[in-house]
Amino acid sequence: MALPKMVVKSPETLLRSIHYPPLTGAEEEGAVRAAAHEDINLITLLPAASAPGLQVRDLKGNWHDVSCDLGAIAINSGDMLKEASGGYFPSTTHRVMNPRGAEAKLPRYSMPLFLHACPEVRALGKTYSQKLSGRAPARNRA
Ligand SMILES: O=C(O)CCC(=O)C(=O)O
Ligand SMILES: [Fe+2]
Repeated sequence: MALPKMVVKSPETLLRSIHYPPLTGAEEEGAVRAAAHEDINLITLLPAASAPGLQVRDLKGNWHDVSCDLGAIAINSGDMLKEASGGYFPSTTHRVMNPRGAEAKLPRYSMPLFLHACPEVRALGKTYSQKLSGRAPARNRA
């Protein structure tokens, strides 16, 4: 099934608006706003956040800042796309770093759109619904 058809009217697709409050100054050394992870869905669209901080890791393990220029959209591949493509598209490891200097006093807002496949989409012999069952409750899923 073509990717655009996989996501039409998917009940799992989620637009999340995230507010990262300004730092208090009491954060532990090395603390981050979001630890390195991969999203479980097909692809995630990340319109430019209000402030920098998002980083993606390349296949050699190097981290790269993601632009937050107005109008930019980053697209992360997720675990389900990795499975559906037999690993051709690895899921993007990403994290959100704590800001430094003057930016530490600013909140950060981001609004990722987590595109999920429709329940009937099959990958590796299982439907998307079967793959999701046993995972975190829907409200915690990304
Ligand atoms: O806030 C961001 O820029 C990314 C958030 C994220 O990776 C997530 O919610 O899964
Ligand atoms: Fe994420």
